[in-house]
Amino acid sequence: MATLANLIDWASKKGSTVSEGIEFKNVDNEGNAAYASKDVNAAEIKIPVSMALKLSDALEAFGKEARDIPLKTRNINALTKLYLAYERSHVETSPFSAYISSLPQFPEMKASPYLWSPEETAKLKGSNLGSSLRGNIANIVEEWWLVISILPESIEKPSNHFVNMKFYYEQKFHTEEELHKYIVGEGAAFDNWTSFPSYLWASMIFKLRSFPGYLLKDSKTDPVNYQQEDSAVLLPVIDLLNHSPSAQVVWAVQNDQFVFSSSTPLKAGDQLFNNYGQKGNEELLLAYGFCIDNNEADSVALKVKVPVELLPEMEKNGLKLPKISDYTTSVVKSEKKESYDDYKDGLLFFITKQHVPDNLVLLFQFLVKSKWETSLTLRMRLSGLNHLRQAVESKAALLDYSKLPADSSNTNTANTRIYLKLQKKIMDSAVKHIKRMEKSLLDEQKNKLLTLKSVYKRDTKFLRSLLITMGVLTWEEIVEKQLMDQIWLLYLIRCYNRDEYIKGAQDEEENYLPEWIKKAFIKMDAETSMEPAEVVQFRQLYENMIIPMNEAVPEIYNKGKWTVRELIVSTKLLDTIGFVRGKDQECILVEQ
Ligand SMILES: C[S@@+](CC[C@H](N)C(=O)[O-])C[C@H]1O[C@@H](n2cnc3c(N)ncnc32)[C@H](O)[C@@H]1O
Repeated sequence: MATLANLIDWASKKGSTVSEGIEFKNVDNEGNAAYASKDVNAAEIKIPVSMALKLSDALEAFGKEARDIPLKTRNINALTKLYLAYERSHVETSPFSAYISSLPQFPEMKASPYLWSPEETAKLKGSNLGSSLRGNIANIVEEWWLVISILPESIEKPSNHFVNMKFYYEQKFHTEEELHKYIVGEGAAFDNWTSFPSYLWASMIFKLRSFPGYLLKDSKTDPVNYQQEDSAVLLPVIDLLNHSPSAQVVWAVQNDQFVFSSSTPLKAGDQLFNNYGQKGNEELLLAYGFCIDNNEADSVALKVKVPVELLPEMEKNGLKLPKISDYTTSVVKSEKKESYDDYKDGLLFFITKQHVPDNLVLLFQFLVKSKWETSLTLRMRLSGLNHLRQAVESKAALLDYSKLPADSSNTNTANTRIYLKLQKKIMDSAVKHIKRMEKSLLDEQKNKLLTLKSVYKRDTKFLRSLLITMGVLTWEEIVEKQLMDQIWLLYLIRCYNRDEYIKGAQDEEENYLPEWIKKAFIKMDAETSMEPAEVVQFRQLYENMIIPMNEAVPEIYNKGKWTVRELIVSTKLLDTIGFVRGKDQECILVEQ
């Protein structure tokens, strides 16, 4: 009997029922799915809880010596996955024989990037999935290694058990090709149930088909406490349903039966869908091997590394640290409180087409805080936005799907294209969003900002001095010769010396030299202790820049103090009161 028919037959003998008018079919190139054979208003599929493959089955099969294993593993489902691999090794006599025979196998599960060839994974380059794939596999290796290392003696192992364990030490030195070849080849060997590829196969089945274990919490037949976070169960037959993000479905346990119900009305020929939840393309591709074009639930994950010692201060200033529970859809909320240590690999944020999280913006704004700034200042707000925009822009620039043909017959290539294209689109729209935020802040606060262009318009004496000494007159020349920073340094010292130029109302031009810059300069001067190494470092610049000016335009550069010290203070001040933006890397000063 064909595998699907065999499965349905086994399930119905076990007591599962399917609404009239719903049939399971295997359609060429599309796999198994359920369809309506007539108009159906609401559909139901019920399976007895005893039919589910779950931790209690693993505990029963492996015996009481295995009882503590789930608590010692890195993943609560490790033992259940190993049990699935074990049952597959003697599928003919397994209580789940019909089910396991119907499950996809290596190498035909190649839609998931775990089984892609190195040429195919190379196309993911620059994306989150591309950079995390090998790390994801390494995590599964560690999870596998731990669980097989603590298997009790009483469980009989396959003949290759110790060779399998040798793989653990060797895999770290494997090239992508070697690893791929080993996984795909060895994964098809059913009898070798403690091998890594067998465990990976079981892990992929769990990713592809499992349901949250807590759904069975009201069942009487199952003695295991499923409240535990992340525990998972396999529900034969129900897991044949494909995914639609708009399907209206309910999952429940009633009278020791798992009940799937859909309230989406179906016409004859329509497919009956499950709803796997709001999943982005990254998760869909890795777990299920497909992507949804224009997926409304898609997002881009942005991991920001922050020294953990800065986090308490940032939290005090209103930053809300992202919590795992903020972005998982688990019904059972974890009681576990995150500790700062949980963030040592970085803080994870999700941007969508419509939304850039406020806390991500705030984080970037705090990351640019200078020692003068005790709370969120205008400079931090602008500089942070600018840094965030650049971070998103450079991440987007890493993605290139232009060489992947839109009509590729290779579904993996086609899915890569859909994935990358939408990731880029989301990042492009986030950049636009951040630019709008920058623009409105700049417009709203423009009287607090000082650009070099505006200094140029007002301070013609200064402008002329630069023509004489540096040979630049226009803004374009300054940008081209990359003199912006040097000119700002001079200007800050000029502001510091402002009282030397202003002797009366007639010194109109110098009256524009902002008093707040002078005050900030004095404050920075008081806080600056010069290191001898710094003096040596700045000496050259001083001699090349200030000394010639001092002689050529004494009415500016020979009034007040123009020593190496002022040059050093000016440099520190520019970093503290300025921020850089735009493609010209224009430095703008923000009034403190
Ligand atoms: C839980 S299984 C469903 C049963 C599966 N169709 C089979 O043949 O065994 C999930 C798999 O079904 C396929 N699938 C589910 N929903 C899909 C969708 N909306 N578009 C494309 N493939 C889908 C993917 O191959 C996915 O890995």
